[in-house]
Amino acid sequence: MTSSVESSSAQSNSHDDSQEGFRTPTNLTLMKYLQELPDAERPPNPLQQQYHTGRVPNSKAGDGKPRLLLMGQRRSGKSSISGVVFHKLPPAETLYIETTIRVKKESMHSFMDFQIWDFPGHLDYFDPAFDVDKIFDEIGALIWVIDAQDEYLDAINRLNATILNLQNSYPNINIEVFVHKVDGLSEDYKMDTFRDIIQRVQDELSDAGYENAPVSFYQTSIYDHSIFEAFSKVIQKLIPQLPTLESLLNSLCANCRIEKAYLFDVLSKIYIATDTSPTDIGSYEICSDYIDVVVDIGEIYGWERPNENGESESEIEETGGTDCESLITMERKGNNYLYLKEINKYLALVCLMGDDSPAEKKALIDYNVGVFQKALSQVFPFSNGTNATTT
Ligand SMILES: Nc1nc2c(ncn2[C@@H]2O[C@H](COP(=O)(O)OP(=O)(O)OP(=O)(O)O)[C@@H](O)[C@H]2O)c(=O)[nH]1
Repeated sequence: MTSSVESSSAQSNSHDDSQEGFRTPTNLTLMKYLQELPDAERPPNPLQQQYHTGRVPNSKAGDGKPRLLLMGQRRSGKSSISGVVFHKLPPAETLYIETTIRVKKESMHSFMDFQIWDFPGHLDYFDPAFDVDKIFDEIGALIWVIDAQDEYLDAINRLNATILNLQNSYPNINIEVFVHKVDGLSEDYKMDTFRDIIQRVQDELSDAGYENAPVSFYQTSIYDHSIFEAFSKVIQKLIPQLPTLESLLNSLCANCRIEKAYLFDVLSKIYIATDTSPTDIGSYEICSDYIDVVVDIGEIYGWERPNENGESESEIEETGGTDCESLITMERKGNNYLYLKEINKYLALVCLMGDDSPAEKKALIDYNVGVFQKALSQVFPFSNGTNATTT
């Protein structure tokens, strides 16, 4: 924005120069440079947006839809995770999920399009009958689910075999290990199991000559928010603009004295970015529960939103703003406040305000959130689907 303003004023100056006859070679070069400046900002062949791990992309097909593969032993909880996170399945109902027999592929259309592939536990992916390239091409992350309540040595062996098999052809795949079902374990046993699994995986991989494998570990359960937190971190690695989003949130927090700000995908309650101050699961839980409240109220009192380009003029007049907005101020224990604003049909900004009531400085917050929203639309290409649905 700024540079185009500068360049247009520079162009008018150069016009004045030519009228006054100061067409020296230096002036001509400068004029040419300034005239070409606006084009220089837009590459002639804009690259198709690619979501990848931030390292070398594995993409060959290049359809820009990263894949999340859910793998692991039978009954480790893969289908339950997918159901709870992406289909709002109540955790208790996962007891009735039947064993997966075929690979289940689902496309998620949200702030970014991606696919979830749920693999049956018994499948040997490296059997010659399977086209390995088809499975691991375009992969965003491989999520390996280990049942922490069960005997896990076999699971670790299979995980390591998979990592070693993939090492040559796909060395940049992010391997995310969910040490799952930790809800049933005591605090001590949970930590011991977690450490033991990390140690075994790392030792076996380095014994096999693979040092510094890109493996991350998370403790998860579908019965609390840990599965959403873990998924948030997995998804964040697929967003190349993450550092920009974080610094935008940082400056929003600094300008409005916000304690913690999350940018949520409303549908899945995955947060796609937060400011860089320390995160604790407690504040994530509050914000995510708050989204549930707003979504429920929105279902009763909501209205048809104007689209992203601000079209549908009558809607705008009716609601008095160009953005679809849902703004609630709520007091929680300890005199802290929460602020939520819908950024678009997929994303919502949720802020923990500390002790300052946002009602007293609403104008300041609204202004800064408006700036944030504009900056976000420039750095983050939102998908234009009509509905945030899963298929
Ligand atoms: N306690 C506890 N149980 C869970 C959790 N997640 C899943 N389960 C249970 O684990 C069982 C197996 O879950 P599934 O989702 O069917 O497992 P799967 O990995 O898809 O199994 P396959 O389809 O056979 O590969 C179900 O009874 C779930 O209720 C969890 O976080 N904690």
